[in-house]
Amino acid sequence: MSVSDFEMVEAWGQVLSLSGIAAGQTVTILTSSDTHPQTLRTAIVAARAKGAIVNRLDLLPVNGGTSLSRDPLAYVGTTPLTGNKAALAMLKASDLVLDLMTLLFSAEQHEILSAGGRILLAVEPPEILLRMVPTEEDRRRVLAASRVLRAARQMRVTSAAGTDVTFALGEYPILEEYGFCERAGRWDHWPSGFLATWSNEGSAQGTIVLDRGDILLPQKSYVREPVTFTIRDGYVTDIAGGLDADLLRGYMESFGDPEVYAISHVGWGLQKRAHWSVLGLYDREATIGMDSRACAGNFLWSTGPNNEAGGTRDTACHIDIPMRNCTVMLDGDAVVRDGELVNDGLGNAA
Ligand SMILES: O=c1ccc(O)c[nH]1
Repeated sequence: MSVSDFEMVEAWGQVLSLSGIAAGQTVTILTSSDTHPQTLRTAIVAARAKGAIVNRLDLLPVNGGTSLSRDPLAYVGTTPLTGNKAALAMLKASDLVLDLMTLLFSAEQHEILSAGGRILLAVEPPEILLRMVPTEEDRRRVLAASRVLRAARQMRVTSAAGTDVTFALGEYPILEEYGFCERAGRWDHWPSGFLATWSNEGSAQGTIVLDRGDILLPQKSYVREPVTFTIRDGYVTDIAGGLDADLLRGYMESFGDPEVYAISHVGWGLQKRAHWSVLGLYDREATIGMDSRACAGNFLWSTGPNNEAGGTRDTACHIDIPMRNCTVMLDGDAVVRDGELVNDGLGNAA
């Protein structure tokens, strides 16, 4: 069901308050052809109500004739900002960029953040944004879990379906996603409530078995039969299974880039307001699947780029693979056991 402008203005107000937006600051709203009109108009009202200087920067869409999917996260790296000095200058001069278009995994995003900018991505439909409006508790939970991840040197993930994979950790920063940008240099995504880091280059080893009901993004599909990934020295070397495996292999091969098989970020979900069933309740193009990425107790891994983390791999093919019923261990201690959080990320038993 739809939500009212009043509800969305209130939700944006909470996000902007948590982000510390004050009167006189500049909020630039980045839009393109697929920006949701209600998200845009309520963001403008909420930002003006904070006394901010509110700009809108509308950019032409790119990649549409190349990407096989309309999902903005399916084809990453080049964005409407690539080579667009005037637009980049405006965003770098802003105190907060509300990205209603999707800059993720782009060199330009890095440039804006390195210049002290803040970027908040928000492209899910308004009712999903409202259901998972960020809270201070989300931030506390993600930061508590991040302290555990930061100290770890190895992640091992197992499952009854046959997953047994290890990642060495420590080379890359931690991606803490709780839905608002309270300090300079931060990127975040509303809705979220999960954390991730990148596996040390070449370190991922083992087997990942997707079980029935695990999810492939941007395919937006629950796999109907197991898909087995063989992982050697940081790359997927084989994808075996039935139709889901065949279709995924064909999709990845279509990029003609061996880097698409590299392991990207790995982490787990902490958001208790996210639900696994939501993907099956939406048309494929109506959501980018953040419920499955953020769902408390998932194991989320991915393939493709690492430029988001400061690496050099900027392959355009990014596959996010959230899984249920896994056990995620950090240096031998479980943070997720059989798909359930071991604690709520705040040090209490979940
Ligand atoms: O919020 C996000 C969304 C996609 C992704 O790969 C990482 N974080």
